[in-house]
Amino acid sequence: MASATPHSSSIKASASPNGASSTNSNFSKKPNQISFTSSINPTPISAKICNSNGSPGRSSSVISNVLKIAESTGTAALDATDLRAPTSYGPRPKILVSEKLGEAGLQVLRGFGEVECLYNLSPEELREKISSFDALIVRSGTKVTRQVFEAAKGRLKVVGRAGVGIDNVDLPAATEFGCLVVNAPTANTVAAAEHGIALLTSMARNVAQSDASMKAGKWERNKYVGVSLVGKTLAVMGFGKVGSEVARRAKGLGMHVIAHDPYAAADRARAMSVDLVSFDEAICTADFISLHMPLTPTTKNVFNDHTFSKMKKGVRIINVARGGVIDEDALVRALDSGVVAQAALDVFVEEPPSKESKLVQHHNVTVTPHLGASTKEAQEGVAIEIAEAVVGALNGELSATAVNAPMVPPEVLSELAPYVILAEKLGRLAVQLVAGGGGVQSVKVVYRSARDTDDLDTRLLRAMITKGIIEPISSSFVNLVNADHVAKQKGLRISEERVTIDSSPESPLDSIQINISNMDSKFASAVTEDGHISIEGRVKDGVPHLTCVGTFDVDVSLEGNVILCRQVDQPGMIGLVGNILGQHNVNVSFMSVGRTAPRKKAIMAIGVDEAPRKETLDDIGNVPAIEEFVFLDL
Ligand SMILES: NC(=O)c1ccc[n+]([C@@H]2O[C@H](COP(=O)([O-])OP(=O)(O)OC[C@H]3O[C@@H](n4cnc5c(N)ncnc54)[C@H](O)[C@@H]3O)[C@@H](O)[C@H]2O)c1
Ligand SMILES: O=C(O)[C@H](O)COP(=O)(O)O
Repeated sequence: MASATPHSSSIKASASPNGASSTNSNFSKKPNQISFTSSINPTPISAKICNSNGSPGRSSSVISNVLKIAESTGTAALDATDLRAPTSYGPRPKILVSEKLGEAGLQVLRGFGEVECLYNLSPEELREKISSFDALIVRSGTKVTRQVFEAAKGRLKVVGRAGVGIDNVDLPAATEFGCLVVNAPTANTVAAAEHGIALLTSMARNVAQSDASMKAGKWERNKYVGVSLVGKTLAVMGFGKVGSEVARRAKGLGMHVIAHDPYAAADRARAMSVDLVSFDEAICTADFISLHMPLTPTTKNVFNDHTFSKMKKGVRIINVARGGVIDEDALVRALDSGVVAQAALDVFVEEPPSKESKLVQHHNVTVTPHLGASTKEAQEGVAIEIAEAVVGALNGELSATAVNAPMVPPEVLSELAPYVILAEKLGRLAVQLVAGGGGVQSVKVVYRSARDTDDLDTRLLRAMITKGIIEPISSSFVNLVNADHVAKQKGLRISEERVTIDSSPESPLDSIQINISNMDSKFASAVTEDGHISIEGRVKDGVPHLTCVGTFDVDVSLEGNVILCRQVDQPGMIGLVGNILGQHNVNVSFMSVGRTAPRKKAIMAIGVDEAPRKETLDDIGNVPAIEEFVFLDL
């Protein structure tokens, strides 16, 4: 078969907007358009797609996972499950709850899947069991390590953290394994803030120590003289949800409140009459310091010998955030030297801390066993919040509390849904046009849109293009969580370009074009003059279409598989190829011809429901006017 040189121009063969002509099986010829009435409904119904051996291939699950077909209306809705996790579970996914969770949340989970509550699992036991579960729900006591994700063998799709802090979950590992992590960020805020205030006030008045003293039969009124709060300066370190609630309550106690938070908005603080100050100013001027930042590599041990030495002598410290933000040995030294007069701690580097912990045993320290979130109300709220997030994630919804994936508002998702499907299909088609399939390193995606750049979130689209490019040629599973990671691992660089067009911004996108550089194509006509394998697609009436191959305009709806043929443009070609497919019982859904000029080169794009057998493709290849052809498996 001769290989044609790339064409530099395309001459529109029809009056359709992109110049492609659609064809129809009754071969009726309309002015400017040959139409081909397909035997299947043009709206996607059930995309049963087979591999070349005729068995349902991975592509069938891709389609069914991404598309939920509303047969009654003929509309396609996005099931984002495929964006994040394989849907390998049966009708009842299995959910492991490894720490105490409120009953209301358990009920939500039981309504959806099989729930096993196995509290107090050792790390080994968790690793042994995890591969039987689709979801894991934890609080702060379960360490979800890389080994846990490895042991899950790809089954674990979502980890739900029933609370705020996700420092007990190895996020990079979760992302690499394509496992979504969601948390319940709001339901325990008030509980934590109330506990912070409880520790602040009880520390100031020696409540815990004097209680213990009385229970030991003593009456030590002079020993337990406290300090007043009114007029004292409280530094809130971390002015987020809990920090700002603590600030609000402390103001009610008559305290002067300042805060340090490098990321907090000054106007939010100002609205509460709280001054946002530098770290040093906060710790140097405060009488009380309350910690409310997350534990991150930056905040680890941020309270240490050096920072304690800068504090006002006699400062009092409250920690309901995370133990690791304080160097505990340094705090003991600061307490012994009197720089820190008292500390009230709910959280510890190691939980539970050792019985011999000098910090826990220190007479100027009040401790509680990580009780910040432990109110009935907070636990019910957290349980419902996390149960709904986990069920949503297993159902394929994009979560509003995703920690390691973009949070996409539902309205954006529903608007982008058909483009997300188009993006994946274009990725799948493009990579199949590469000679040899693999080795793609550089892909440029061009989005044409009438929308402002910041009014179009392309992360979903990029993830699905990545999925489309990588999955047909590797065993990797790609979803929204791990798309960028897998691309990087495979050495695939995807650059994106936005072209703003003068059109109605009502639809988010006009077209998506995928260009693969520096690769030979098995279909030479897909290569543009500047040497890229290039295809373009659009969404028409909610259905993804392939609209350009190389420099040829075509128009084929991407509902089944596609055959691309380049031929000398001459009468009878559509009938000839249509007949071959018909004789071999291959159902044609769509045909379109794009050509450079009448009786010159033309590309025929044929949508077929079934994957043609080798003999069918051989027969097509034997048609003398056909110069090259390729079968593309969607
Ligand atoms: N003890 C408990 O039971 C309990 C309960 C709830 C929350 N927490 C912990 O409290 C902390 C805060 O929770 P939240 O819900 O308010 O979270 P949040 O994300 O709403 O607030 C955290 C704030 O810390 C700020 N921050 C980040 N780095 C900082 C830094 N280096 N210095 C100062 N501020 C910094 C962030 O900008 C953010 O505003 C978390 O560590 C959480 O795990 C503990
Ligand atoms: O980060 C949190 O939400 C709190 O520390 C609560 O942790 P817990 O769920 O283990 O009580």
